[in-house]
Amino acid sequence: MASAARDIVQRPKGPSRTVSSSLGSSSSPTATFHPTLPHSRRASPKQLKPFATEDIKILLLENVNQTGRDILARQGYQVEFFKTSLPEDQLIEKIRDVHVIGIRSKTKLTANVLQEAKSLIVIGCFCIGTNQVDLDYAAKHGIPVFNSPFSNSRSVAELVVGEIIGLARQLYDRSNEMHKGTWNKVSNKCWEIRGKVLGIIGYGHIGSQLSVLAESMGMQVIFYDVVNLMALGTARQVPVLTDLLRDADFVTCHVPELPETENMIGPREFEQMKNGSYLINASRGSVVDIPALIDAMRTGKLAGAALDVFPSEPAGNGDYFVNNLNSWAEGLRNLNNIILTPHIGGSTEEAQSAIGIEVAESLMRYVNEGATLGAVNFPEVNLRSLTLDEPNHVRVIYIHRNIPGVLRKVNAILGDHNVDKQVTDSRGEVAYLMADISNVNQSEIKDLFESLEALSCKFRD
Ligand SMILES: NC(=O)C1=CN([C@@H]2O[C@H](COP(=O)(O)OP(=O)(O)OC[C@H]3O[C@@H](n4cnc5c(N)ncnc54)[C@H](O)[C@@H]3O)[C@@H](O)[C@H]2O)C=CC1
Ligand SMILES: O=C(O)CCC(=O)C(=O)O
Repeated sequence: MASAARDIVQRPKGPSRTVSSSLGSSSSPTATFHPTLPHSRRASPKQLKPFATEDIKILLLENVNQTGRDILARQGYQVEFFKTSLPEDQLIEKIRDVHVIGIRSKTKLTANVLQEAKSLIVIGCFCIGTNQVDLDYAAKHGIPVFNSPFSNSRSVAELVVGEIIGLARQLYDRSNEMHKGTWNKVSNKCWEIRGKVLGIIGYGHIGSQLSVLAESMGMQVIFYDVVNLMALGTARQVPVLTDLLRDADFVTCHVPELPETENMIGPREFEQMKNGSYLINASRGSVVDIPALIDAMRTGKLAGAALDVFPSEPAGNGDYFVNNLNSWAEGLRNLNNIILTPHIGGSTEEAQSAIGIEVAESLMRYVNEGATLGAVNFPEVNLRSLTLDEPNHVRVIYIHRNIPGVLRKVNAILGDHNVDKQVTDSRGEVAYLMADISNVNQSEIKDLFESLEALSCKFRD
């Protein structure tokens, strides 16, 4: 029975992006969908594969971790992997015929690129930030975007802890001198961090994790955030950024890239900071005005800085941190007590392995079952997995414009069948309906598909 249902939904032309293309049924059981439930307590979930698995083409860029590559390859998808990001022209060529793309922070999925992605059904950001994707464009074209919201937060927080101590002790200057053969034992302007004030801008996953670590080392923590948040330990939220800049010995930025956070730390903010304080930025390169930072370092206003992120970052590793990339790169490199790292905040084995699993599983669940839980730009919808005990069931996924009257039309089509479960949600202009229907045969599924395709409120042709 299950194989009959499977035959119904195999579509030889491969996946289309239209909503009802996600009509699907099972091909094989999987144990990965509900990893927290003991296997013996549930029936084997039926994997809903609307397409022949091997028809799904996945492009993974930027050295996505092996854990993620393995999960996707085990599904039987065609996975193409690149260690680096791709220049826009090559990206456009590649993205034209893939159904899934996995990226990290460097690949820009702009409207210009996405409009060429005629077969794309889902995007995975194997990182926290999703500012590199035009989320609105993707949503309005029926493409959910998944990320990993906190798997690398701890790694970033630990890097910042290391940088606080490194800056306070001028560690990297001393080490560089030793590498050149110079013994330069100094204590002038080298400090303990105990009792110093850490000012955290953005008290989200990373900022709050850092807060706990910093307090455990004897620092006093203040933070500024646009949202009122519970302070951890004895940390204290300050009402305005200027309070934080005035009081902090170390200022560290952990805000997302947004229009409001662009050049959030510029000449005026440096002026407001304590003399001899330190600035750390491991958020996004757009948050700090770097020429202004160079000035603040040269005048001695700042005693040190650590930058992990830059307005322009190269697609891959190599000798790229030069003025061609960012016009002030050389000026920055020549400063003392400045730690420059190539966007490695989240680059640990632990973080990358966890992100690989998390995002690959989100992609797999979307492709196989239509689940959008965790999507950053889409309504979040899920139904429990169909199981192998439920043959002749079909799952209908309908992504449509959030306009009045659509559900009436959709339900008029579904209403002739035995709808076991149905859920719908909307987010902005996008609405998402998922329904499981039982006792359907191949020709009924075909009719369902065609009737839904004929409605004018679907997103994509
Ligand atoms: N260097 C690296 O490798 C990494 C960098 N990141 C960057 O760090 C950023 C922060 O990450 P999370 O802590 O996970 O994000 P999050 O979303 O958990 O926290 C961000 C916090 O910033 C606050 N915020 C937003 N706009 C603000 C503003 N104008 N002023 C003050 N606060 C504001 C939010 O209310 C929120 O509490 C990410 O968006 C990403 O760009 C994230 C991971 C790794
Ligand atoms: O290393 C990466 O993949 C990017 C890390 C990052 O900036 C993020 O997770 O937002």
